[in-house]
Amino acid sequence: MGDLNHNWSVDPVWSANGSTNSAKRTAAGAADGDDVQSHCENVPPQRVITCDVRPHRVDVDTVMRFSGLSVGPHPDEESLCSDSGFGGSPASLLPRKLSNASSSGLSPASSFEEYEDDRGCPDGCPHDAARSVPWKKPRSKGTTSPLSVPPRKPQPWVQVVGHAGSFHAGDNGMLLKQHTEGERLCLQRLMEDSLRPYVPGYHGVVRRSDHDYNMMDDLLAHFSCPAIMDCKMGTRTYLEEDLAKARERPQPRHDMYEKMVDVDPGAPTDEENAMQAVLKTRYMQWRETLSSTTTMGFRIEGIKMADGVCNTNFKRTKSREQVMQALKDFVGPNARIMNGYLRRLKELRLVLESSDFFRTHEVVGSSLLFVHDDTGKAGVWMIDFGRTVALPPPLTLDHRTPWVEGNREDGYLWGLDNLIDVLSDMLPLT
Ligand SMILES: Nc1ncnc2c1ncn2[C@@H]1O[C@H](COP(=O)(O)OP(=O)(O)OP(=O)(O)O)[C@@H](O)[C@H]1O
Ligand SMILES: O=P(O)(O)O[C@@H]1[C@H](O)[C@H](O)[C@@H](OP(=O)(O)O)[C@H](OP(=O)(O)O)[C@H]1O
Repeated sequence: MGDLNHNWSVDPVWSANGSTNSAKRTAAGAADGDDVQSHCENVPPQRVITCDVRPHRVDVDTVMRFSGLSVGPHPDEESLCSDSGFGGSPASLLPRKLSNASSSGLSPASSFEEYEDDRGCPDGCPHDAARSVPWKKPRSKGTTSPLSVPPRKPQPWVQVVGHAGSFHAGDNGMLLKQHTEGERLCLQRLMEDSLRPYVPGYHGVVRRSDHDYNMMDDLLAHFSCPAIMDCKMGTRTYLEEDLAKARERPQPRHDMYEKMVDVDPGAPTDEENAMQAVLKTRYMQWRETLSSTTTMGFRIEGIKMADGVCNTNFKRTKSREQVMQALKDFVGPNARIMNGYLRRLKELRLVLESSDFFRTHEVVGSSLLFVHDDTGKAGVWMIDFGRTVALPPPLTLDHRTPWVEGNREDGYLWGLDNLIDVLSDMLPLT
């Protein structure tokens, strides 16, 4: 079962069950709904590799018996937000973008459309978020008359941004993310750190269909029709080692060139235009300066509203005013939620400032996941440690000092200071 250590930033404070960078990502892990039973039955017994948090190996039946985890697709497993940003040609985005996930032809995704049509929407909560248009309304779910909807099912898990196909929703509030060893190490260490209440509970590695996954708490599990926002933290979104690799063995990427041109045809240099490719580090730096990453130390990556409307079109959301507007749209007029977020972020900042893990790791590409619902519950957690690496002792970071190559600083806390500042400014507006 999940970690029960989450502290919530709302009144009343309550607890709830509380993440891999895949080497290669495939399509989104949207799953077939009504097929799940038979699919699950077809899943052969699988090995579960646990980390030190649960230092033993068990087979999948054991896991299911004791934790209730289903290692088959979750009936409501979905990945719904799309990159509706300044595009990127569908072809260039195929390996990554959720917008393409449902058309990528992988089996869970391909049955997704059928499932959508069959599924009743619990609580009338629309989960079929827009896939290709900013702030697009979800497709019609048909009537929600109690007489016509099938029995309630658990609400589906929703992936706002990130690599398509990295996740599978599990039962009992669990989420499986494609395993990378770096993220496993971080999550494992975080379970022993003061930051534990601010990250998803981690439950080790689980093997499914020949792939390993890091098993963690689904942070949405205890919300009803949640609104979700992913904010990528820090002033730098690539590792120093990526820079070194790019110098040693440059690997210009056509897909990133295409994504760049889609947003700004004038952005590539003559040389890049000639190659029709850009280096990843160059692309990442360009993304940083286009958005608020460089100027504020964080950027909004995606938002899914409670009504299912989804927006990942924030590549050019840069100025304080633009950021504020997006945050205002996300939080709405509810001061309680805004207060809840602010309180939680301030608590997090205090804990970060004294965390051993944080002091000794370069935290790059990590996000804060904001979740609230109309009951007033609001929570923020750190997610995505796929690009978080331990520093060579005795090096430590303060996460506020500006980055110069070699100092490994990531600007995470500076970004959090700015985020708190912006939200504080907005408080009187709500
Ligand atoms: N523990 C969790 N509970 C609920 N939702 C989660 C959790 N972890 C991730 N998500 C969802 O999945 C999305 C992507 O997560 P994450 O950043 O870990 O993936 P990624 O593929 O590594 O992303 P990136 O492209 O930044 O490397 C988040 O925006 C969020 O919507
Ligand atoms: O948001 P965009 O503009 O689509 O760009 C992606 C984003 O910056 C991701 O963070 C990055 O994954 P990592 O953080 O894991 O490096 C990915 O690299 P990738 O294509 O090499 O996966 C980029 O394509």
